[in-house]
Amino acid sequence: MMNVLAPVRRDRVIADLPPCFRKEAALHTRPAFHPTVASACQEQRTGTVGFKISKIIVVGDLSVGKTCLINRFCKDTFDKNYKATIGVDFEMERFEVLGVPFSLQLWDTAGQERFKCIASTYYRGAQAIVIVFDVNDVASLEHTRQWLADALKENDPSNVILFLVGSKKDLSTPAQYSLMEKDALKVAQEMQAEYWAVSSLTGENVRDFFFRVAALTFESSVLAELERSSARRIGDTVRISSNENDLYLSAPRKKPKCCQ
Ligand SMILES: Nc1nc2c(ncn2[C@@H]2O[C@H](COP(=O)(O)OP(=O)(O)OP(=O)(O)O)[C@@H](O)[C@H]2O)c(=O)[nH]1
Ligand SMILES: [Mg+2]
Repeated sequence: MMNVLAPVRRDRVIADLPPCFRKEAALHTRPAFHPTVASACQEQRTGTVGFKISKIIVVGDLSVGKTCLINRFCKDTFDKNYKATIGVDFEMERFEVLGVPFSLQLWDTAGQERFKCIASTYYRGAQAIVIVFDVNDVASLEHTRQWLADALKENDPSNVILFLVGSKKDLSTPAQYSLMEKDALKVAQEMQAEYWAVSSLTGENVRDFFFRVAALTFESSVLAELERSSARRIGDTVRISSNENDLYLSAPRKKPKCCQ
């Protein structure tokens, strides 16, 4: 059982905004947390954010490495034998972001077709969608569009943040990898997703990726909370937006081309 009162592990404390992986496909490229968010945290005006659990769903083809990715981060383990996820599984991770407790519920879903209808009933209410493909398998990249479309059917596209994650980076040569990355960046841009490449075998980028997920989910939760509380105060909706390169947090998401 997770003890919600115990202090957060020291290696789950986020004091600065972790950087993106590729500037060409990032949710935003600001070097620090949104100033409105930073001051709200400093003044302890984050409302219910510190008590909430954010749901993150992880989807993608069978055997691309979704379970291994979550296990590398949450348990620091790696299993080379494939055991299909049946339906869904989840892990909890507690963070502290800018001094505020913040929990992620990571939902590991099944990629196998026959378990898909069970898994999809758990898609609803996600704050972030992580779509995984294998960097050595171009078909799995092509299928990410369908995974996104299915996940968005159960969620409000304007309220969810997206990550496209290439897995098993250890199995590709630098030349193969960079060839594939060109395509992956295009797909990520089209989806308005942030792109990452990881290896659960070596651990490369795994922690950095989840820290980025936690930080960006937190940032958008605080912005949403501030918007709600100011709407309550003045009886109208106030949009908190930034004029910087902030494609995803302020602009309402258009339905991506790939899921029409
Ligand atoms: N070399 C290497 N193998 C990996 C990596 N990640 C996963 N694998 C292997 O790929 C296989 C599938 O991994 P899983 O994590 O079970 O895949 P999954 O996406 O959860 O599959 P489903 O649950 O069926 O949807 C296993 O044999 C893993 O050991 C990685 O980063 N590098
Ligand atoms: Mg699995």
